[in-house]
Amino acid sequence: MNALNTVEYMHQLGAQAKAASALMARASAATKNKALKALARLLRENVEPLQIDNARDLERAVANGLSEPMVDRLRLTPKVLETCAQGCEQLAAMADVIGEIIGMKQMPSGIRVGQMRVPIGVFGMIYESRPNVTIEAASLSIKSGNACILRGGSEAIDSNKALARLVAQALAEAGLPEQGVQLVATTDRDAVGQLIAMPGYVDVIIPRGGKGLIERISREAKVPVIKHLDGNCHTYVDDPCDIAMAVKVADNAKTNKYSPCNASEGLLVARAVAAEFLPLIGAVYAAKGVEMRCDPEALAILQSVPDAKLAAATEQDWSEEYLAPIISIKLVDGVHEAIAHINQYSSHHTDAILTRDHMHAQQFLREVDSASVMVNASTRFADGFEYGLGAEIGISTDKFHARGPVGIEGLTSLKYVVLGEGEVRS
Ligand SMILES: NC(=O)C1=CN([C@@H]2O[C@H](COP(=O)(O)OP(=O)(O)OC[C@H]3O[C@@H](n4cnc5c(N)ncnc54)[C@H](OP(=O)(O)O)[C@@H]3O)[C@@H](O)[C@H]2O)C=CC1
Ligand SMILES: N[C@@H](CCC(=O)OP(=O)(O)O)C(=O)O
Repeated sequence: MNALNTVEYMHQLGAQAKAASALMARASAATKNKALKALARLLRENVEPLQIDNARDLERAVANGLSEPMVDRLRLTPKVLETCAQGCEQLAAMADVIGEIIGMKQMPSGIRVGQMRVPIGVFGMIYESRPNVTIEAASLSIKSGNACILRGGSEAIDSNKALARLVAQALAEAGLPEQGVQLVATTDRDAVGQLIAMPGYVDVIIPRGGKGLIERISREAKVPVIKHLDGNCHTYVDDPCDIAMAVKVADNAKTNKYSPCNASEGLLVARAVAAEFLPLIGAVYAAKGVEMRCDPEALAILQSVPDAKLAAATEQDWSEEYLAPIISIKLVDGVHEAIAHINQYSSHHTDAILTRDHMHAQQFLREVDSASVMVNASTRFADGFEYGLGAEIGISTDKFHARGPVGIEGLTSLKYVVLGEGEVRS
């Protein structure tokens, strides 16, 4: 930031991003792919130095008492870096959608009307302390011909600065402006306040985080926002269902990883299958140290499970996103009550039904008001890479422009193109 104050610094980033966005937008597919391949190579060449920078973040995080799932998401292991590199290569291998024209139709007047896919321009993104997101956002920004300003979580500042240097190097190698992807190199939250209030420079803000972040964005943003918010996701075990499959999926949905927004925080169980299903999943959760916050009926059934960590659920539990080895459990009459509970308490991110009943599955898909609704699958699948998008900016919990995992198309818009041969309107 040198001698600039936060306002001046953010305006400088904004002006640079705006200037870079014009060059990013007209870059050829080959140039953008060259930058992505260079970034993949640089990530592989810099595994050790990146881990040294990451170690500083990790030391601070542990000293500050960050929980294990949060420390885990901060870690840049060789495997995480390799996944990032592969992600860049996969994006490079994908077709370039920028400039494609769709739906061209001949009108009675003689003009032809279609739509061209174009970059949004400049997006600002605020996200959690997960440094691999810096690479996912940067690579998607490059491929989609946008410029971006990235503000990662403060715990990841050293890792993000190191990654941003590699992104700048990759852009320069490809002949693209280094300011095409910029990191906010301060943890001062005033910078966030500025980023969300620069309509002259920033076209859209993508906040990826919890309730505190969104409250501020909703209050202060002066540019359009695509919200990527918390995940109070549910798994509903229906009657009838394949009990063995339900145990496997409900286990994965909760315990595969605790920190992601797509982990299930609530387990709803049809009363008719509870006596059979709950002791089985209860034993799995007990073995993994997952605390179960239960309604009275579920609590009564689970008392028999050895070593189960049980507690009575409060009203607050139904709305809670734990991001931890805790799950709320409630019995319901059936699919109607499950849907009503989910629509009342879910954060409209991702919810799943485990069922053998086709009609129940269809009803769930139609009536649950969430960005992803799933049948017989783990909520952990709500992810851009898993959905075939190559990478993801995050999971939009908004209904406009982009909903669910956001990839390249979510960072573009369609403008009308009209082709004529001198026609005039009568
Ligand atoms: N829908 C999605 O795609 C995703 C959603 N999430 C959600 O993110 C949350 C977990 O991450 P967590 O780190 O706890 O999220 P936070 O909301 O605490 O932090 C996310 C980012 O927002 C910043 N931030 C938070 N509050 C403010 C504020 N008032 N003013 C300015 N900046 C702010 C943080 O900065 P600082 O570092 O300074 O705190 C950080 O950069 C969960 O709710 C999870 O579901 C996570 C990943 C994906
Ligand atoms: N789509 C991502 C979700 C990432 C996510 O939620 O991250 P975080 O909240 O930082 O653990 C995945 O499943 O990997």
